[in-house]
Amino acid sequence: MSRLTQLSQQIATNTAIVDEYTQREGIKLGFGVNDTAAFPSDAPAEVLEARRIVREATQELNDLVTGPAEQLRWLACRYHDLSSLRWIYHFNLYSHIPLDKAITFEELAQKAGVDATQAKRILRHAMTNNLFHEPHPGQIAHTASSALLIHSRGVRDWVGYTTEESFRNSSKLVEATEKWGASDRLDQSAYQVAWETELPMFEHLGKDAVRAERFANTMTDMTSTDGYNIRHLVSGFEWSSLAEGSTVVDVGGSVGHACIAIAEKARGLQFIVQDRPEIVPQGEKQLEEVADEQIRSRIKFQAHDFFTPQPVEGAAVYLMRFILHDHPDSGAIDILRKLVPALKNGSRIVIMDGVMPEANVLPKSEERIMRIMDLEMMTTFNAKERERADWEKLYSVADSRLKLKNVERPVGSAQSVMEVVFEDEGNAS
Ligand SMILES: C[S@@+](CC[C@H](N)C(=O)[O-])C[C@H]1O[C@@H](n2cnc3c(N)ncnc32)[C@H](O)[C@@H]1O
Repeated sequence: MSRLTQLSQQIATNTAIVDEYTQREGIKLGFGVNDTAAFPSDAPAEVLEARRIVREATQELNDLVTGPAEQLRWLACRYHDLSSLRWIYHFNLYSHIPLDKAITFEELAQKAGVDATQAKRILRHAMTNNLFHEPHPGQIAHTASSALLIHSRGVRDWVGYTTEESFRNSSKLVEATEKWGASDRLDQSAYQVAWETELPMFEHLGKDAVRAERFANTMTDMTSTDGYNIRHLVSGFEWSSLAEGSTVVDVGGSVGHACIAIAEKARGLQFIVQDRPEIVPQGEKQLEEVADEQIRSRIKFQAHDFFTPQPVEGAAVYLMRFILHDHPDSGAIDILRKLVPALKNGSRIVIMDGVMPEANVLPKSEERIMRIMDLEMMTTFNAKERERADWEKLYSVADSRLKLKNVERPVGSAQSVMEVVFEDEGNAS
């Protein structure tokens, strides 16, 4: 049987499983303006697996029938997908198109203050990605994806951050390598070239409240994606095994989205979310919007620079999600060492970050997300997604009393939960 036939059969079999499930559950998968619901992340495992196979097999089939030269040529033109999306975001085109009816390109251009012909060309390109559609010639309307730019602050900020910032950084990777080689300094990455600054990314970002807020919202939105869903953190560690009243310190916890999710399940724990001073008020404001008082009352925010000594001593768990991967080894070791004096024998650090596999171990769609994150770390921080041996070395070099006890990658997660225990027998209480 040819590979094409194999793939087409896989697609037919697995699409039937997805279709049966979505029909049974009354879930509509479509491009219509109201079809914005995400595929349920809590669908049965066999349905999620079938969906993964369909996504991977359709991609492979498409590449195969396209052929290598044609595939490569058009791969090399994908920057236009990002630049047109950026234009749409930057000039707020989406916000001037009503959700319930189509308007002409001229009306849209007038409202947005842009040129009608240019807007039409950009939007007609975007339509080839199922973003907006033209129900009647010369009229523009929303599809599900473009409607999300209105409905979802998180998706909008994600698109804003990636197209206005990450895209810009990644386009300077070659220049950064030419300038500094394979530097591992936080202030010698593509980010510094792109923004013409000597400051590391977070220091530079912190000077602009709008950009800092957009980044924090992107991080929150990421917790809704398949690979980085916050449920993987909630299920990846036995939070309920901690004693009633125990404190969890979320170091670099942004606006508190991880603690809110854990607090929903583990209702006896207290939380301190630490972050840079400009993030703390944003987190406090967002916490006020959490309806459940039992959750709100257990979460506090604290401004803390994790390059300075940890002020909360003896907490049951210090959580670091998406922190150490932002830092080259020297910085990651420094962050851990600033934490160690606050630890007591048996204290735990729960680190949630990618643990890079060898190539071809994971399903391609899962590996791809991890490789994207690895390059994101390279361009923004000269940091990386570490392999297991890198993590073990990092902990032992930071402090020989830090022992990696458990590494768990929840099914479908692009990150692993690493449990590091501080073993200081000499000072056991
Ligand atoms: C990649 S985000 C991860 C946020 C959150 N832990 C999560 O899982 O989504 C990194 C966080 O570290 C914070 N951060 C950066 N430098 C910091 C520093 N020196 N001290 C404390 N927090 C810092 C950023 O503001 C940001 O919220």
